Amino acid sequence: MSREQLAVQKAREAFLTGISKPLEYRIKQLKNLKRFITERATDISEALRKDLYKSENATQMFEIIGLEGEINLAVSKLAEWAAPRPVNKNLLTISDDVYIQPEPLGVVLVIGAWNYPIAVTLQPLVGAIAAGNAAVVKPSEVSSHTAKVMELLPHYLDPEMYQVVTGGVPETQELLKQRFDHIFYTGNSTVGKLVMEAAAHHLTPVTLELGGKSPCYIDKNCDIRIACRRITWGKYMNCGQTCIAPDYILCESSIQDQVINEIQKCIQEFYTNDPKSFADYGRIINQRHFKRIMALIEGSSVAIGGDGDESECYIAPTVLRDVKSGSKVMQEEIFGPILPIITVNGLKEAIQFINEREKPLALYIFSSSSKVIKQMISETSSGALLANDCLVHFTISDLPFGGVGNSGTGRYHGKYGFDQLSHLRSCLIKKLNMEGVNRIRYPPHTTEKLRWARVFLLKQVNLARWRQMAQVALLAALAAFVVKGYKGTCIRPEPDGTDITDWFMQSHDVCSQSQVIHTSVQKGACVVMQRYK
Ligand SMILES: NC(=O)c1ccc[n+]([C@@H]2O[C@H](COP(=O)([O-])OP(=O)(O)OC[C@H]3O[C@@H](n4cnc5c(N)ncnc54)[C@H](O)[C@@H]3O)[C@@H](O)[C@H]2O)c1
Ligand SMILES: CCCCCCCCCC=O
Repeated sequence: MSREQLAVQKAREAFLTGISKPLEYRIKQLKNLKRFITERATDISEALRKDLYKSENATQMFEIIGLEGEINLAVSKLAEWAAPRPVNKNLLTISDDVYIQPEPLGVVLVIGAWNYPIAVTLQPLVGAIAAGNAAVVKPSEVSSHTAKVMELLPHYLDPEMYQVVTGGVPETQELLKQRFDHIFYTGNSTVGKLVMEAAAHHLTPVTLELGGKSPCYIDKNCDIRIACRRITWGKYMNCGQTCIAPDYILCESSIQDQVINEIQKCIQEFYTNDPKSFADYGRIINQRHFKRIMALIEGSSVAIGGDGDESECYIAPTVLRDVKSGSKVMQEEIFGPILPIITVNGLKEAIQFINEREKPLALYIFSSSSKVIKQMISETSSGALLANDCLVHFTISDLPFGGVGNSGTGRYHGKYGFDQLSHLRSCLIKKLNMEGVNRIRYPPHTTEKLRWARVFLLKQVNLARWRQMAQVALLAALAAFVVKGYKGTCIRPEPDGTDITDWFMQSHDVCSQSQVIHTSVQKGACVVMQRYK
């Protein structure tokens, strides 16, 4: 039996014991994961410095804080996320318990990427643990020092339930032959397709957190200085090796020079005149990627930077001007510190340019006009859209993080991660009495039964609204009691109401000669008070 097979087998056996069903167990594991990042902070920082030349503070800021926040959130919200979720019912099921019960899937394979190797490997694990799954974690071999630190995880987590398998492509391929209950992959789209293919063999569901070219449109009606500060930060952070980094700029030719000047100023301000010697400017992960990125510059005209040093995997912050859509740099995700500018004739052409390409992971627009922003939102599609900033949506746990089309499938962060790695089981618990109600669905299917079926099945019962109406009626009754001159209250439906409340109320006599003195917010419910004659 291979190491990979053994790891999956162990994880499955541990899962089948049911040990992860109690929430206390999951919370303990989540807290242990937090202990791992706290106690191993120095090892993690050191590894990331070696892998990507990340400074200790940058590691904390862009890898650890987010992960810590996700752990804290899962610990505090787990009871709520894992609880049964009642749903609206129809009349046929009015007396039944109808709810969604999240349940663990089983064994989840988490395949991480190298660019934020802690965040993109351990954040999915937070969702897997919270949802009660066992997991096999496969860190990227490309960030080899960080992968080594990940091998320490079983000293913190339950070593049977959570397995770490290190290795490269052969090891990942061997893992992919095994049967999992979910595969959560982060990396490029080409390998994403291989993962999906392997998963299809076992009908295993997948989450694919992929990448692609994230466009950035700068409207001429905007504060270009501010826009360029935010874009410079988003582009050159981690030396451009960020899945949601702005890949290229679209703007009108009339503002191109100003954009270049402002970016130039920001590069100097953020990274000094000598980014190569500056502690907070990163390095390309390896020489293969160094050569790939440098080759992308060929054929385009360099406005800023353009130089590199292979021995150090250093590439200067670079801007390319008047880039043609057919140029080399526009044929693949750059994933490095090269920022091409493509000129377009306004918003309409920018939208067309974006829509002619794969749906991006992120789409950025800088504009002072809410009309322009709204048009970009309504006429394009992407995993996320940010107006007037870059990257920060990654920090909001209440936003689903993920791509669409070529940039990925599925989503995570916060409750989305929990749901993504849970099975949302539909439950309906009926009692064995009230058999008479069921007659309408049993043969023979008469016209009379069909008429009743329309009522019983098509009318939605919104219990929350019924409760709200009862409260309003109670308050009104209280008011009628206190305010002299009124003799009573009743609830009256609006004539155009369409739901069951209206249907129900229409069979009741409404107060005659009444005066409406209060209308509840919800359609179909208005409280009527009658005046003394
Ligand atoms: N959407 C996101 O959250 C996110 C985050 C980070 C990176 N990314 C994307 O990831 C890409 C960069 O990462 P990468 O793909 O270079 O990372 P990578 O080379 O580390 O590959 C990712 C994982 O796939 C495995 N792998 C590689 N080749 C394989 C093969 N032939 N068969 C099976 N497994 C294989 C690796 O072992 C690794 O664990 C970029 O496109 C980036 O945009 C996306
Ligand atoms: C404060 C902004 C944090 C941004 C972190 C970006 C992580 C991206 C992961 C994909 O590469």
